[in-house]
Amino acid sequence: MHAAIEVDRLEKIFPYYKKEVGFRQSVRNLIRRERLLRHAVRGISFSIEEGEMVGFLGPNGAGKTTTLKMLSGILHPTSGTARVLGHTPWERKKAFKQQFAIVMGQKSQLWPDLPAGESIYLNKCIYGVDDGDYRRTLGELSEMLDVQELLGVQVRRLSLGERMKMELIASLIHRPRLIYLDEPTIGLDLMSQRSVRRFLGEYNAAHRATVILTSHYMKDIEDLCPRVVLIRDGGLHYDGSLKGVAAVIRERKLVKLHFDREVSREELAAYGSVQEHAGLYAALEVDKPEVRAVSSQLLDRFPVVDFTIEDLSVEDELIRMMGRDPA
Ligand SMILES: Nc1ncnc2c1ncn2[C@@H]1O[C@H](COP(=O)(O)OP(=O)(O)OP(=O)(O)O)[C@@H](O)[C@H]1O
Repeated sequence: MHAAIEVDRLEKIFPYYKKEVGFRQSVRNLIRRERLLRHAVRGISFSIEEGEMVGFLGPNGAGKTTTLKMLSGILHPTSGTARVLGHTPWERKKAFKQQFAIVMGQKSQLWPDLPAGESIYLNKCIYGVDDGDYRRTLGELSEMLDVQELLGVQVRRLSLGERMKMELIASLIHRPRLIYLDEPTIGLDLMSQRSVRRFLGEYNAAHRATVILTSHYMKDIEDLCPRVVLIRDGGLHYDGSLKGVAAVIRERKLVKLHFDREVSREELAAYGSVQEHAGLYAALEVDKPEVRAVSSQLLDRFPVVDFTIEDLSVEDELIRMMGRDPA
């Protein structure tokens, strides 16, 4: 297998200027501005094999977009190297640009007043796809997504799910070997989410395209990505199999407790990692082998009125690793 992406100590520092509030400070800023540096990506290294589907996750501001912008050649890194499909992305060679696609759930590349078929045809021309390949690819993709009848309908008349399907066809018409999917199911109803997911899985299996997927919907990641890369504070926080995350969490349980008088977070912290705390309610994460002993101590020591032990879900764990609240 060949590496589609090889990233070595990639780093991006953005210079920016401190903004003061208030009139006097603003005037002072005009004369002397304080220059600050934002370390958006802190020397990350990873490699992705051709044909892999990788979930690229992290909390807001973690550095995902900055990394993907460097890997698509939109941004120059401050230091470090990246080889993407044999190219250095920020050299922006035509041969490189021909081989990848970016699909953004939040931004459309389709002309709203034209039928989607026209925007797809425009991409055919931009990428110089020959007529035979174009017809074959359009036929295959529109059949897989079940939108053959809709190619002639003005984009603004399509539902959100149908629009996303057209977006995918437009992005894949030149058969890219690498696809960055940024929130491809955002805002879609459950049926459309499911059909987009099914399509992505089938497409990857049929064409062995390398896919990097970011999504806030953990179902997308669970269904499609055997491997996840978690970015946090500009650094690599976890790189491994989704199964690995699952194995780690199978080792832990969530003990939920209701009390009839308030119990402090500090008192509970001695028994496990406090995930939630609200006076009369608390949830503690406890290592599996200790659950029995810890539970009996908790029941002895505190005025517990209700008590449950639950498995931690992969979704909860991913969200926790990303520094967000499972709620
Ligand atoms: N041009 C810029 N100048 C200064 N700081 C920037 C610039 N672009 C991004 N940043 C900062 O770099 C950090 C990483 O941003 P980035 O957009 O890569 O995060 P992200 O993981 O994609 O977040 P999100 O999930 O919100 O899209 C943030 O703190 C952001 O404010």
